[in-house]
Amino acid sequence: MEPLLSIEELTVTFHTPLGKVRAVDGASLTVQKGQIMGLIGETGSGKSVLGLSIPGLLSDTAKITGVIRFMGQDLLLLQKDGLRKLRGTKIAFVPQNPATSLNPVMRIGRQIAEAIKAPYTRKQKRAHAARLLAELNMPEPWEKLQQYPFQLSGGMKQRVLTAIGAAGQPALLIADEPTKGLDAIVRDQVVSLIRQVATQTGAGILIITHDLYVAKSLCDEIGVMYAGEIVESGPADELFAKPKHPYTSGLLQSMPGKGMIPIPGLSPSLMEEHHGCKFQARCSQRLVYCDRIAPELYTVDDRKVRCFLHDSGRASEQNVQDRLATTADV
Ligand SMILES: Nc1ncnc2c1ncn2[C@@H]1O[C@H](COP(=O)(O)OP(=O)(O)OP(=O)(O)O)[C@@H](O)[C@H]1O
Ligand code: NI
Repeated sequence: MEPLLSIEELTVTFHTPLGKVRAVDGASLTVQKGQIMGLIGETGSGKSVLGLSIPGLLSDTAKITGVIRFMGQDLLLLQKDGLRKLRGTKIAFVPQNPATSLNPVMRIGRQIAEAIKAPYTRKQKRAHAARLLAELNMPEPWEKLQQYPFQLSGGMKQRVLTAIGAAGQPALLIADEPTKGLDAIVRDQVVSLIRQVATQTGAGILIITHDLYVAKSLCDEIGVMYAGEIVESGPADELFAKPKHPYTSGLLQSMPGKGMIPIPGLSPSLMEEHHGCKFQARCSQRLVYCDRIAPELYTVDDRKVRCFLHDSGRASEQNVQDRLATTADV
């Protein structure tokens, strides 16, 4: 069956006064109907840019190449109004910043009701909006419908955004940090609403999160981003139990339950050309040629890993010599 969303070799480059910034670099991923995919990775790794590229929400300074195929359509070939139509119907994007994403002069109830496409009466839409807020653990949901964004806390606004995303029953829901700034109880409510959206409506869901607990408890599949690349992907339970890429291992060790040990060093510049693996400078398992040759994405069982440690042919000495020889003049 064709996936709901399939992204192939996506590259996003921003042209800035200081030079080109390659925020996403050859990323590929798929999301099936009813599946929840999580994107994790350090700050600046390109998660939001990847998410924003799908519904066409990047600024005009972004140059995008690759393929974004959604329900049989190549989104990069669609014109602006075609994308706008999709955003109002089949794709919902829950943005990262609740403070600037809600309309400050429109009541909460109306903002949620406008996203509901079912042929409900006004009264039914309000009831549905209140129910969504109640499911997100919002205190006094009916009263909240009457209020304006400035009357709500940051965490409440975050939940309103999630409610707006779920209200339209989209085929694809993309949520950027939907649990940011929420306490554990509210976070679990948001997680359970998102799961409900996937199981009840069959929507495919892409969640961008820093919260590895959310990624682990909510997602079916995980993509790990590093410096614009997806360095590892696969089923969430397997990836969390046995990370394959050294970067994934490092990232998981920074989880609160695992000692919170940060990975030493910094991410590489997105403005420079890279010949080798982008993680090699920070990698404790670096091989002699990792700074010169970029690893491909190797398939190991149902996982994909961009690391020579998972290249079945790497052990041969001849292979190493061949690799070094072909890059001698780089
Ligand atoms: N409009 C833009 N112009 C230039 N560079 C940009 C633009 N938008 C994003 N970037 C750069 O692209 C890179 C990736 O940013 P992105 O916001 O996708 O990271 P992220 O993984 O979502 O990080 P965080 O977890 O902090 O949200 C960053 O280096 C950022 O500075
Ligand atoms: Ni982001």
